[in-house]
Amino acid sequence: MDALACLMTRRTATRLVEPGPTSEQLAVMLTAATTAPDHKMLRPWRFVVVRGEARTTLANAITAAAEAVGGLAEPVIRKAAGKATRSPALIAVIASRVPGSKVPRAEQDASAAAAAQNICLAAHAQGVASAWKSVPLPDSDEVRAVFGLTGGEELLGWVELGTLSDAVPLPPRPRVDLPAVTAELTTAGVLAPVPALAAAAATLVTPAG
Ligand SMILES: Cc1cc2nc3c(=O)[nH]c(=O)nc-3n(C[C@H](O)[C@H](O)[C@H](O)COP(=O)(O)O)c2cc1C
Repeated sequence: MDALACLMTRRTATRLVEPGPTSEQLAVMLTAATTAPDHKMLRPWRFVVVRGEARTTLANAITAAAEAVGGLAEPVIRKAAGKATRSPALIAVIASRVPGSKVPRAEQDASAAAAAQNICLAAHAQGVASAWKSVPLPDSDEVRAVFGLTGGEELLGWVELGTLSDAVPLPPRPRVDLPAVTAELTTAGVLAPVPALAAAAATLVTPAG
């Protein structure tokens, strides 16, 4: 798959089933993550792979976190914990800010987000389906501890990985109104339409439901 095809055809998986990614495929994803643009090369990110039985360890941490909240109904707790085991594997993406750096926190977090996208794209390039999802109870002591988070670190989500189930079709991706979100600055200082957008948009693959 060439790079543009990879970008244009990546979709977020609806349901992920076995087989999960191999160790070699995971290693490629993690390596690709570290090529994210990174102001002053701070490496303001960390990644934690969770798969196999370790998913139950993660689910137990989420359960403990949800119970500690107090007053949550049992099905709510079970649903939150079940997110840890709904895919064969996942990679947690941690914004690991460098304190005292002149690089603003938003830029450091942007690098971590770019790393997460690289994981999704490197998965897709290898035929692995992915879904970037929020982490349940990300600020709880229990969930922070299971990922080894320290003071200035924060979970930006996790990327679930596996094989796309054909049981749940991908929804069509709503079209983006490209002229509404793009412009080109002219010499006269006017924001004008970007040329050739329609032709580029036609290369977007939007699977019909
Ligand atoms: C930080 C982050 C967290 C997300 N969390 C969730 C989530 O918890 N549940 C969900 O359904 N989609 C979540 N999404 C959105 C999906 O990953 C996906 O981008 C969206 O459904 C659009 O699908 P597409 O990637 O196929 O265009 C999240 C996206 C980001 C960037």
